[in-house]
Amino acid sequence: MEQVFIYDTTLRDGSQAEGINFSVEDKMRILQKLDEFGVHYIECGWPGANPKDTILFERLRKIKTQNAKIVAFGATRKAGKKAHEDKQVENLLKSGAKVITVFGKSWDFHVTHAIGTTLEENLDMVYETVSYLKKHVEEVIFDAEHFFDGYRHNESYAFKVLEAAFQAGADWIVLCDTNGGTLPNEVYEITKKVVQKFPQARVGIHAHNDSDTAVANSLMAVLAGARQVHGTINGLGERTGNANLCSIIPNLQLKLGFSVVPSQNLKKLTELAHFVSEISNTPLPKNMPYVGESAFTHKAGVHASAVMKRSETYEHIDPSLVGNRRKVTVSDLSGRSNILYKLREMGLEVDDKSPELIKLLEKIKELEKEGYHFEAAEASFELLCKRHFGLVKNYFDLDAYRVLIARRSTDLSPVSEATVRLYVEDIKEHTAALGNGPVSALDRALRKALEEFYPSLKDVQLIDYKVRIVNESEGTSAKVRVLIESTDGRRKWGTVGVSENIIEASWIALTDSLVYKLLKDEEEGIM
Ligand SMILES: CC(=O)SCCNC(=O)CCNC(=O)[C@H](O)C(C)(C)COP(=O)(O)OP(=O)(O)OC[C@H]1O[C@@H](n2cnc3c(N)ncnc32)[C@H](O)[C@@H]1OP(=O)(O)O
Ligand SMILES: CC(=O)C(=O)O
Repeated sequence: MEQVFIYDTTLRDGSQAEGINFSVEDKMRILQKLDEFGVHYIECGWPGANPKDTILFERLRKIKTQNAKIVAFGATRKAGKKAHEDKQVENLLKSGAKVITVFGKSWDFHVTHAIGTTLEENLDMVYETVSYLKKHVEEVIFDAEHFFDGYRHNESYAFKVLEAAFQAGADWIVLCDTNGGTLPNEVYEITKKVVQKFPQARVGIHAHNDSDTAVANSLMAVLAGARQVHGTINGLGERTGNANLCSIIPNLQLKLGFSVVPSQNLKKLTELAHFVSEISNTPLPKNMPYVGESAFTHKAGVHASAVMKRSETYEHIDPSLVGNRRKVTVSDLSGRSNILYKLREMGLEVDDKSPELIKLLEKIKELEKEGYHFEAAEASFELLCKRHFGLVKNYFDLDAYRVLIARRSTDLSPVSEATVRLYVEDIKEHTAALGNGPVSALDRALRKALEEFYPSLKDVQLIDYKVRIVNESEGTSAKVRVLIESTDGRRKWGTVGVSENIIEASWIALTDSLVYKLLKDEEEGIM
């Protein structure tokens, strides 16, 4: 299998995405993950351009990577200077990186209008910078900025720029679609011409996603002969982003038959995508191909039914190859198969013709019609199923709850107080608590009543609370759906309640949350 080299620029081009601000520590952590994953090059930043990147390269000098080559990125020398007199070029050498990438202009319009020099001088800038750097480091990569635009406007000049870099000893010539405006067919044709014109050169592709074709463009370039692919994890990058390596890597390896990373490492792709999403504080879209939460989720009944027979019916690959997992959700679009799948996940085997199963499906559809949304509340769904089959015991019986909200003219904010009366077996508990809102008061009063009997409830925290009106047209008498997310430090779970009264909807979601915790503790033998 032929090798394609992956050049990750999450730490450089990825950091050019609006809203991203990696600290030196963030960059070190991402770098370590990328290296473990097995990318071949990691472009870490532009030494000298800002203090953080300078410090980063100082730290990088002290570490040894397992797989990846550390790359410093910068520009060709300024017009009218010698390469060795240019501080920016010197900073690249001072960084200690053994691989240096320099970008140079290959679009004549950029030469005259962005850097304001002559076409000849730009060729010298490219040649001199590459040949100077080549004397000092192991590998020099030349990024031909705006190559595809340059080719369209002045083909012969764009080729002269590549020639200058190649003659100067560049190890790789990388064709950049800097403005992201080129389409896959053009990328293929142009890359093919470059490969034919420079049969001795090693060619790479660096695509941006402005036309939403960066992944396709990168694949087409590889099919045309490019063997180094630049991109970022999750497609982070300036404007609409760079080519997404999380799609490119599995496409090259699983579909086009190239060798990219060891197959056991490919199984860590989903983890890597989520890691970068957390560190960069950019939520990963659920529908992100290969690595998103919904990438292998089946909602429609027809899909779930077929997937349970043969997963290939609605899945383009086995999700485990990229470390993702199959998921089946339950909603009003479900059939028996969705429910059977979920019951199996809970360890319950039920005959697919069982009348109880049909009743459960009808109950779910009825509740969804009333405004329940079980996709977002797996714990309430599990309780519903297990209650249906009589598998959840009565941990407590509610006698009454009451919530008071009062605000006097002298109060800065309203005061909420809740009382709860309930029975645990035959023992009556009557508690009261204050809270900074009615739901928190209710939560505190409920726990006060239960913690004496079930001490593990002390570990439960509510981490998210969302309210949504379900039937907007009814105004204030509309139903509301409350979704609560809870954690006990070991796991997270979601519960849901629906009512015309927001306090009652909250109560349902709240009690489900605590009952779920008790059920799980019991199942695990902790109680
Ligand atoms: C396509 C890409 O994504 S390339 C990478 C872009 N990344 C970044 O710009 C992020 C890091 N950049 C920076 O921190 C700053 O822009 C610096 C430190 C590099 C330069 O800062 P300044 O000296 O203040 O210049 P400024 O940012 O205003 O302008 C960029 C300069 O680079 C020059 N330049 C642009 N491309 C090249 C090139 N290929 N070769 C040489 N010089 C270049 C421009 O002509 C301009 O210089 P000028 O003002 O003398 O015309
Ligand atoms: C070099 C680079 O980032 C680009 O041309 O897009």
